[in-house]
Amino acid sequence: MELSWADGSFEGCCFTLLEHIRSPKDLKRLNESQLVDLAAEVREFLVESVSKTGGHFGANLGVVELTLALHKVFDSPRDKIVWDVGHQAYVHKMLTGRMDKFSTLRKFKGLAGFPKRNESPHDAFGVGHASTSISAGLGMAVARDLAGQHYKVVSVIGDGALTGGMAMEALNHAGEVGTDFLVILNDNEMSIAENVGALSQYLTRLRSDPTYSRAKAEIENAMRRVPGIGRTLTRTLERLKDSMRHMFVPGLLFEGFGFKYLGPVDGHDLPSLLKMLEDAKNLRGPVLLHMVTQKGKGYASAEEAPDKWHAWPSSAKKNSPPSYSKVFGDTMMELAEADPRVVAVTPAMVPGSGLTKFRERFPNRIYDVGIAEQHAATFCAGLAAAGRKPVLAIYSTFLQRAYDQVIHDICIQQLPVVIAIDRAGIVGPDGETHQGAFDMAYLRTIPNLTLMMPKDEGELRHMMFTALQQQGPVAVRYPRADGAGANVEEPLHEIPIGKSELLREGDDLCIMAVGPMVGVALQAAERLAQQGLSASIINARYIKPLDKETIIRYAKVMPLMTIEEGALAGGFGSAVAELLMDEGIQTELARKGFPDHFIEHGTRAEVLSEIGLDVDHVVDAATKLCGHKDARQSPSVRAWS
Ligand SMILES: Cc1ncc(C[n+]2csc(CCOP(=O)(O)OP(=O)(O)O)c2C)c(N)n1
Ligand SMILES: CC(=O)[C@@H](O)[C@H](O)COP(=O)(O)O
Ligand SMILES: [Mg+2]
Repeated sequence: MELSWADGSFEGCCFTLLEHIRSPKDLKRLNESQLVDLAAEVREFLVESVSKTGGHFGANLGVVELTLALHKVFDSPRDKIVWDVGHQAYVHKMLTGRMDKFSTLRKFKGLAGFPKRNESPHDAFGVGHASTSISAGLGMAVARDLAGQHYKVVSVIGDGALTGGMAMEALNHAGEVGTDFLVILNDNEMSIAENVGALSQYLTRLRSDPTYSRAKAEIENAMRRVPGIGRTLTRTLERLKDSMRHMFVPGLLFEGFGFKYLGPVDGHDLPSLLKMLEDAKNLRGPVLLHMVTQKGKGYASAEEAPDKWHAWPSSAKKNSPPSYSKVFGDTMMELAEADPRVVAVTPAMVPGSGLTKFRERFPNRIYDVGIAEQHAATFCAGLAAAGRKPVLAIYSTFLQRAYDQVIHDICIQQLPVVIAIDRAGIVGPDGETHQGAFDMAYLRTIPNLTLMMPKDEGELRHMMFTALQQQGPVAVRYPRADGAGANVEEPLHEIPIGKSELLREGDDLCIMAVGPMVGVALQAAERLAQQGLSASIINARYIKPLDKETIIRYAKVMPLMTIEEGALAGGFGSAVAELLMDEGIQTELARKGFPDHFIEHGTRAEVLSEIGLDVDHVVDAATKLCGHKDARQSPSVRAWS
């Protein structure tokens, strides 16, 4: 029987073992050699499937053997398997009864790209952000002990995710708690790009010098056998050993955290993995199994260039970043040419942030700090305090990790840090854990911070220039999207702080739009004009400070609508509503933005439509708003999401 999707079959693929795997129980019936064969079928399925749907790729190929071994040795969902980041959990999903849904991977209303508790009992913990697995796993292990239960808990964390401070906090706590808990470190020397930092170098030494401890034992034994002086020599060796110990003894760092260190083991050698996991399963206390794998294993292009195959390259753009990110990167180079104080800082997202060319051009003025957003923010504060002009390039969703650092280290001290917030708004297939939903709400409340969003890539250039002219902290947010483009020849100029931009005159209503919603508003205005309604369209530009004078002027004479790609609660529309209330201005206000629920995956267009941020919904809301004016209804503030 050929394995096939609802909407098509896999031409010529033969999954004689895989097609019979509907749950881990089916896997447990297979012997070692069948599991090795199954690994080949899983890899073939991944290539066939992800090449069609897109999604994360290299990391999944790297954990095929591990995932098979985990579901062979442990008993999910009774035993808990917790994935870090979760981009490498496709094999786990395949083995836990979701293979026939893979044609819907990361599609609207389809299979999520990350583990989700409400998708399967085998998904012990939802994830998408890095460095959470050890904390979550430890929590489950402690809960188990408190309940007098005895299931196993396994957290799988990559070497990239291990650079996240949260992971260190959890290791520290686990070592103190001392409960039975297995952490598997999947070390492939890669984050999205090559892994960075001293920890990565330490792991490299562990990988390359596992024999140190055996050599030390042999030397000691040989020394002891030397008549007369052997004992003195051994004592000397002991002293020498302790001074060297901190360099080479495998796993000393982890043993320092109270973990038994096992490894490094070959993460693609299924038989030895099975044995190692069986051993580890029966050890008491915290255990760390250091596994060495190859990101992209089994697919030549991905093995050769694992950074380019972190996700399946989208055919249209062949790995180039979205247009706003590209323009950001190009503008950064322009700004760095003009001002030697400008430096770029990114938490492990060089390619995604559009900084690859910047790194080639200015290798000494860019810092990839690893998956360490909190450190990145305060590192920027330190750079600014000492006279540099740091630009923190960070995704909206990951900036959430550094909220206190933005307040405590950057804004209270009014340090001139530019926070370039990429992926602000709907990101699409990455779904709930990655939507850039909250930054306007959580940044708007911080004193001393300026917050702006361009209507297109051209305005982004000028906003970056404007931001770097300021003496205090400025955040510029922009979407994972291709906008109207940029005239890169236009000389950079400052945009007056707190000033919006009138794009279209009309006297029936005023739509104040933020970022790409300006384009939606302009299209809606064309449609409204055909209905005899004339709308003023304003490019808000600034979420903070508000253009109070303009808002008040329009609110006094016509109904207002605000549109933003961000949470309604606390966003730009809320700021406008607060202003009108504070000024005692009675008018109709309709606010459009993200509703009060997490927004699942799909394409940007599908999701924006689903939440009412497309032209049709804006036209409907505007018509309703104007209708209210004719009906002489009492002025009020309404929110239509
Ligand atoms: C807090 C946070 N920052 C950044 C990211 C983006 N990100 C996703 S995967 C990844 C690299 C993860 O490396 P590793 O844990 O070694 O997994 P591998 O892909 O090598 O298997 C990064 C930086 C994220 N998911 N979460
Ligand atoms: C898993 C993860 O967090 C990253 O791989 C993220 O999916 C990258 O997002 P972009 O594709 O928007 O760069
Ligand atoms: Mg890695």
